[in-house]
Amino acid sequence: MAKIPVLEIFGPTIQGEGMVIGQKTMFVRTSGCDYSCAWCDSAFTWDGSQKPTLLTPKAIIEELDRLGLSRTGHVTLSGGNPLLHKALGELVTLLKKRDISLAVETQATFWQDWLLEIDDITLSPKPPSSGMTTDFDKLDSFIDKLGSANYSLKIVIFDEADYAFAKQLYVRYPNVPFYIQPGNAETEQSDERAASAYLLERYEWLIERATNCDTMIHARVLPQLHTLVWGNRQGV
Ligand SMILES: C[S@@+](CC[C@H](N)C(=O)[O-])C[C@H]1O[C@@H](n2cnc3c(N)ncnc32)[C@H](O)[C@@H]1O
Ligand SMILES: Nc1nc2[nH]cc(C(=O)O)c2c(=O)[nH]1
Ligand code: SF4
Ligand SMILES: [Mg+2]
Repeated sequence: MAKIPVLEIFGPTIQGEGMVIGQKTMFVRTSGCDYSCAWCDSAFTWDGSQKPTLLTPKAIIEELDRLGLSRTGHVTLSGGNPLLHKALGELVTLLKKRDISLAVETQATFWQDWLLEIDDITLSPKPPSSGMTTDFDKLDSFIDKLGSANYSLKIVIFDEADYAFAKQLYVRYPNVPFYIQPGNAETEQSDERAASAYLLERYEWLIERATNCDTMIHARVLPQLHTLVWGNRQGV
């Protein structure tokens, strides 16, 4: 079995963002990213500060079982960019055989065929504040390939330029469920209460902005729920 560079495996917790927010889930976070967003809250997956462990899909499942997979029945694959890893396909197949449902978080820059086995796919193209540039042609073909899969768009918003980027996507993909979430510019804040007070303020700002918007009519405005509860803690 091919090995996968894994940065962390954790849970049971709740999915804190997007289309299945509140769902009980386990997380498998792979290492490595083709992006380097200025504000990445998981930069430890790609900046060399934490070292991955190479694990077979079987070893990943053993760890998920030990932590309490049976209490969630759901696994979220995140990173880094989990789509960099072809070998995750074997993990997906094994988990599906056990009737475990799966979600993926990705910026939608790389394709793997195993994506079509995933139950909930979150695509998160990056706004200008990230310093990354979205290739819209590439994104179009990525979305084309998803066909009838269950996917949504989730855009992080820090400022007006990001808001304009989100509107552009909303208009380009009118039939895709659309989520916006406030950006966290204070990922180094270690005081959990201070972090959640700040994040609530950012959430209120985004609600205010979105409710005064006549373009993104059906967009859903969500916070990162886990950060409201646990601040910037890793592994939750
Ligand atoms: C750490 S990323 C990993 C998956 C993938 N690389 C991606 O960006 O979609 C998971 C989610 O966290 C979001 N995110 C990362 N840093 C954030 C921040 N500082 N504030 C709000 N959301 C953030 C990303 O946009 C993405 O939706
Ligand atoms: N609870 C929880 N929900 C999340 N949703 C997306 C996350 C991610 O980092 O991909 C994440 C995370 O790290 N924790
Ligand atoms: S794409 Fe995702 S993991 Fe990669 S740097 Fe950006 S937010 Fe972080
Ligand atoms: Mg996260």
